[in-house]
Amino acid sequence: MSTHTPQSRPWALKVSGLGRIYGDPSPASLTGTGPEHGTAVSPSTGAVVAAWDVSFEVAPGEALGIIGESGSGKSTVMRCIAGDEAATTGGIALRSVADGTVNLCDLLPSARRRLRLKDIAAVYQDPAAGLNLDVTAGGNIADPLTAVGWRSYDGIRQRAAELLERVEVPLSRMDDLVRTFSGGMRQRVQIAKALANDPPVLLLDEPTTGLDASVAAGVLDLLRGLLEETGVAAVVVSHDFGVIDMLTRRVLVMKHGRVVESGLTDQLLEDPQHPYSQQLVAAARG
Ligand SMILES: Nc1ncnc2c1ncn2[C@@H]1O[C@H](COP(=O)(O)OP(=O)(O)OP(=O)(O)O)[C@@H](O)[C@H]1O
Repeated sequence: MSTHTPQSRPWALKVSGLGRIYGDPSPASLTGTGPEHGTAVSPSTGAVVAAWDVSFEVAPGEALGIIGESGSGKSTVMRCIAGDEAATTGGIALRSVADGTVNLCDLLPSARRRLRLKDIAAVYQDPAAGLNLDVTAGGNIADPLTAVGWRSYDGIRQRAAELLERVEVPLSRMDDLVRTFSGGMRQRVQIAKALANDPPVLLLDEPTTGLDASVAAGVLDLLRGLLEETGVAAVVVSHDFGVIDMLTRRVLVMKHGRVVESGLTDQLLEDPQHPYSQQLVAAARG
């Protein structure tokens, strides 16, 4: 039996001092920004300090939440980790890449894109960002498989069927265009595609925002089960404490591009320290 707790287990994803500035990246842009100034926009340069000095580690089998209201910078952090955009500064390392010794920010865009096949997968709020709606569910899932070298038609079909079963999409829909699917079903296919190559790191950006409450509850249930059973290291970005509470063990609270508080999710929900966290928790309690 392993004696490792999630906390003592080596990280699968490590983010250190991550920053992303839109506009002039010089230090002058930082002055006058952040929660204490009530803005992420530099008064002198007009640059947006979307995220600054963000650091965290996520262990295999652990889920970390990032919460904040619209514009707080949480999606920027996620996009930088995913490689969808370049960080201005900081380090991002995956244990699966050279045992964590490479800063992904130093890789060429082509090398960065390759990591999205096996090492790091993302599920977006908008299914169209992660799926081709004019391709069948099976075809969408086949994409990442063929990209890493799967060649057998039967093998790919079998793997796609296995994944669809796992996300509870009826196999009878495997050959239907994703465009014909409901919102909840599209999200399930997006999750199946993300898991196709068993990535060690999974990023979930507002995975249930925009879905009807009952549909969202079903997708959240599915995600919770998958996070528990796959051992993936997950980062969950959401503005909704309900989602963060359901899926994550630890959480970072972001405001105006900075982390204002972090801790165990249940403790932070029970006893938020920063006034902004208190406000978010009060809003979640309705
Ligand atoms: N391409 C861009 N150019 C300029 N500013 C940007 C760009 N993308 C994001 N921003 C700004 O960066 C800040 C953080 O945006 P981000 O999308 O990370 O926020 P968020 O917390 O994820 O909000 P939301 O939930 O609305 O996506 C915002 O002020 C946003 O306007």
